[in-house]
Amino acid sequence: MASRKSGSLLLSGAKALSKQHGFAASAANTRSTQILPGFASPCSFSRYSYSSSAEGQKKILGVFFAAHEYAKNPEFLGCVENALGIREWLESKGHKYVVTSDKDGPNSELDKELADAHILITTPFHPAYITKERLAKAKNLELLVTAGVGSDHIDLRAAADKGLTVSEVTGSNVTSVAEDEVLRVLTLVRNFAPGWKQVNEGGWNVAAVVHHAYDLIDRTVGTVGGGRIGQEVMQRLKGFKLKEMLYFDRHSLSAEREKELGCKREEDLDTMLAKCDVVIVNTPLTDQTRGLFNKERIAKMKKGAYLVNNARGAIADTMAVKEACESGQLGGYGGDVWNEQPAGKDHPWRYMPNNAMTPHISGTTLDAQVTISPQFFHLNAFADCLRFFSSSVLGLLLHGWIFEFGFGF
Ligand SMILES: NC(=O)c1ccc[n+]([C@@H]2O[C@H](COP(=O)([O-])OP(=O)(O)OC[C@H]3O[C@@H](n4cnc5c(N)ncnc54)[C@H](O)[C@@H]3O)[C@@H](O)[C@H]2O)c1
Repeated sequence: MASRKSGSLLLSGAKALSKQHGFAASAANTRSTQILPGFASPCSFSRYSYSSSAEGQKKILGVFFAAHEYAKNPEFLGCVENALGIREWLESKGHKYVVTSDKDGPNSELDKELADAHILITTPFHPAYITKERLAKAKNLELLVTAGVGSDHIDLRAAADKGLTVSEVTGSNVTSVAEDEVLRVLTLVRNFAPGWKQVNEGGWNVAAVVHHAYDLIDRTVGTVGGGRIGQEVMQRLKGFKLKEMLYFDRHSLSAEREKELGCKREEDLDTMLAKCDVVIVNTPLTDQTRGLFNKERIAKMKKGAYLVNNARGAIADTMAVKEACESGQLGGYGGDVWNEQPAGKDHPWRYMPNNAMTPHISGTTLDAQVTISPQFFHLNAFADCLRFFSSSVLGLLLHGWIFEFGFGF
């Protein structure tokens, strides 16, 4: 299928594109979030340069998974073979672009190439764990770009301590993730997976499916995190005529936005959980959210409620989720993110009852691969973004804050 977004949006100018999609820079400490409203013009100071008037060649290292035979599809940008679709552009600017899928172990290509790379591009789908030790060996590193949303695979504190900029393509694949969350909610509530498995295995047993199948209408759904994905999913669930659509977030949405989405904010997480038939997790993985869904918190949920987590696996405690699925405290658990990726063959979430688990796929559809790629931006606008970040954010990052930027080109 032709990509919905690639054609017209790639041809559009940066001004139009950046209204929806911008780069966000992250640093380690999550105690506060500062939203800096639109920077109309990039800062003139330039420490790094990527435009045609480049100050020098940069070495850019990309880490993506290998797609092998599937890479034949030219729309499949997010793999090592197609290198995010930015090779031609980077090389035309005189930069050296090296890509690898080999990221683990002491002698990985990543370790070898990182030693003199200036920019590192990674994705959450094939997470290259950028530790303090790795950063210490990366003598030339200036910028780490996450092609996607969620940079928890990077030691953000260590990056901030080194004065490095970490940026991500905020808002890029949020629609893809929200659509997938609706899919997972329905998969669990309708008990779809066992029926699908039955027919694939030649079976036919209606009772074995419907004894645990419900409708979503008149149920209460809550999202933990009412940011970009949280709002996209609430917008989509509105059509299901829910009893209540709730959200828990540090920030309130405006009254107009709440009305538009048909949602209500809960001040207290546990109070919300006790009301929900379905809970969806849509927060980043931070010190505050790691292990948030542990045994005690899951016990505060309605018995038999469903939990969907496409945010990050480590937000839920692995064994607590497994045991809750086995005991029936959870009606089911679904998601595409795991506390370790790839998940080990013996990971309990692969085999626990009533799971709707997959590999990390929700944010990397072919459509999403266009939006997470810097190619999505007008090329020179991307260059400006990089130059802008490398200059103006750096000092602020040292304070250990998280920044989100809406670019107003
Ligand atoms: N599975 C995938 O393919 C995929 C793709 C994209 C994003 N994600 C994950 O989804 C997360 C959310 O993405 P987004 O674009 O909606 O981000 P976002 O920044 O727009 O929204 C996150 C929301 O969580 C809230 N939040 C953060 N910490 C909180 C806390 N401790 N308590 C309450 N609220 C808190 C923030 O205030 C914000 O509103 C990402 O950080 C990433 O981990 C997964």
